[in-house]
Amino acid sequence: MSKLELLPAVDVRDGQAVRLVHGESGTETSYGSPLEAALAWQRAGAEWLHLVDLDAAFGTGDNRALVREVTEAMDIKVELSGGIRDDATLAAALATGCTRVNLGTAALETPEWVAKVIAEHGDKVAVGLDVRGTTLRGRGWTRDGGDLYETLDRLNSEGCARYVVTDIAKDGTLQGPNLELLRTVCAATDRPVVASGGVSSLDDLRAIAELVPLGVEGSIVGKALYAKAFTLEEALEAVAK
Ligand SMILES: O=C(O)c1ccccc1NCC(=O)[C@H](O)[C@H](O)COP(=O)(O)O
Repeated sequence: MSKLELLPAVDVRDGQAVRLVHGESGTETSYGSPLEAALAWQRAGAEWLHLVDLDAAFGTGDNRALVREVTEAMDIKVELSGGIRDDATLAAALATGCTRVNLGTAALETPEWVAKVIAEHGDKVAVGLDVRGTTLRGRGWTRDGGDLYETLDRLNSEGCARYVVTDIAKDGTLQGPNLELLRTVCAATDRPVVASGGVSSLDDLRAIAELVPLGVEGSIVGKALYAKAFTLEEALEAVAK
């Protein structure tokens, strides 16, 4: 059985690394320089970085230059998310040299474009399925965007390579991941799933790792690392097989 990949998160708002609660604008706790945070996760042994431009996601500007600087400074793989919704933003994201991009809103609002991008870029594109209950949310998680399973069926048929699944109710809360949601999504797709939102402890990571045989490939970890619930070294050790 392969090990669970861990993707420490750096979410950027107004030039700062921040954590949000339920992804809501205005709930930011600041953790300083995004580059320093990213370099710290790399030094600690991360193989992936989950890098989010929250301003681009919310439509309050962007941190494009900073995101590019961070991505270029990394020797590790980078998953880039936030506000990638058209040819220009996709080209800018891919030009950073990131390993893959994560599309969210676009998968809900411009499905034809997303189908084209999936066909063109394959494994370099993941789709973020950010849900409250089974309702998808777009535009920085502020607007409803349809049913999770209908959208998943459509994306499966279009050849989407991977899904990043977030239970918004859990995100940034340290309340534990929604394991049932992950199981249900894995049952509805044969593509790898990256879990996101709510990790609070090493036991949470071990519980997500138990889902690897079902199709969970990785887990994003944000708040728990910043709150020092555990170190990244401890997390990597906990999921090493
Ligand atoms: O990813 C996005 O596009 C996004 C948009 C709006 C609000 C939040 C967004 N992402 C947040 C994350 O990806 C978190 O870093 C991740 O879910 C970690 O959650 P946690 O471990 O609970 O801090």
